[in-house]
Amino acid sequence: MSAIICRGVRRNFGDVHAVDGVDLTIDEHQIFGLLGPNGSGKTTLLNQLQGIDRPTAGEVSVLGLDPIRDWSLLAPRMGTQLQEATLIPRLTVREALSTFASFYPHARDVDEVLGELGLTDKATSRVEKLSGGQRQRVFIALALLHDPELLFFDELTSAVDPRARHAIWDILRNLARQGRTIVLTTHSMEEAQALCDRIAIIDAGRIIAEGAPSDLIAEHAGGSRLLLRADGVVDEDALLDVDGVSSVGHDGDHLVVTGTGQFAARVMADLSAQGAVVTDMSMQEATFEDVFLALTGRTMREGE
Ligand SMILES: Nc1ncnc2c1ncn2[C@@H]1O[C@H](COP(=O)(O)OP(=O)(O)OP(=O)(O)O)[C@@H](O)[C@H]1O
Repeated sequence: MSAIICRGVRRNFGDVHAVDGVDLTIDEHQIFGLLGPNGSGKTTLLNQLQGIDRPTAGEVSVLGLDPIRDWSLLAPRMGTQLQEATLIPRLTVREALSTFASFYPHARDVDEVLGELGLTDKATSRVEKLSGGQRQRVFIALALLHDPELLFFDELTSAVDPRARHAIWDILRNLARQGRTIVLTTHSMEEAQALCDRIAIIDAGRIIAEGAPSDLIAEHAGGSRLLLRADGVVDEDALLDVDGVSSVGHDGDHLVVTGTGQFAARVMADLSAQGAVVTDMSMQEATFEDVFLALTGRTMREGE
């Protein structure tokens, strides 16, 4: 069943089309990622789904309800990531959770939630003393206190180190296995690829691709990527016509060509025919980075 349906959702801020006509269906019991560069509209769209902000146009249905009109019915069923400022630094972790638990008529047992998040040994630590990863786990714990079926997280792991990030991924996978639906924003390709069941790639307020990560890679990025540097003028449009090539773009000072089969040898031959001298080359398996490159002609880091 669908947890979320968006039809023609738009959100304008003056002349800025932050969300520019989004149609989207998110099924239950999965981890769904909104992936896109800074400023692409992820947070604005997430705010429409949570009933925090009203769309300029279009319709949003969450668990069959309207997130603004039916907010009082939806709030007990949705878990939202609180802002950093809502945590009082001098409270202990258990005190912070108990405080928020007291707002709910049927809150879960705080120690049970602490255990689920691997925070039992931090229960008496002050929030201000926690590491970035532990703090994010407290935010997940706070969102779980009323046992919601749908969870929203905005850039949950962007400021934590890789180990803590992997621990958080395990927690989110576990929450999805319990039958919860998780919608998150990220600008990490790695996170999208490793964690999400399905992804919508957002660019300039529009969804430019949607699907399972492996399907998106197969569909848009082919099998491999060829990275190279070349002296001389390269006719990139001509490379796009080479048999097996799916995209041509740039990553820093490298030219990146993705494709399938024996495309690399043919690209090298084409470059040679163009008179370009290849000074450096390597081959890699295609990643999500290549999906974005294939769809937009640029890397997600460009312009950030
Ligand atoms: N309240 C607002 N008033 C005016 N413009 C806004 C407002 N909120 C967002 N925007 C603009 O809308 C666009 C999308 O912003 P949004 O924060 O949704 O992007 P994002 O993909 O979440 O970016 P980031 O990854 O940096 O958080 C940006 O151009 C932003 O400047």
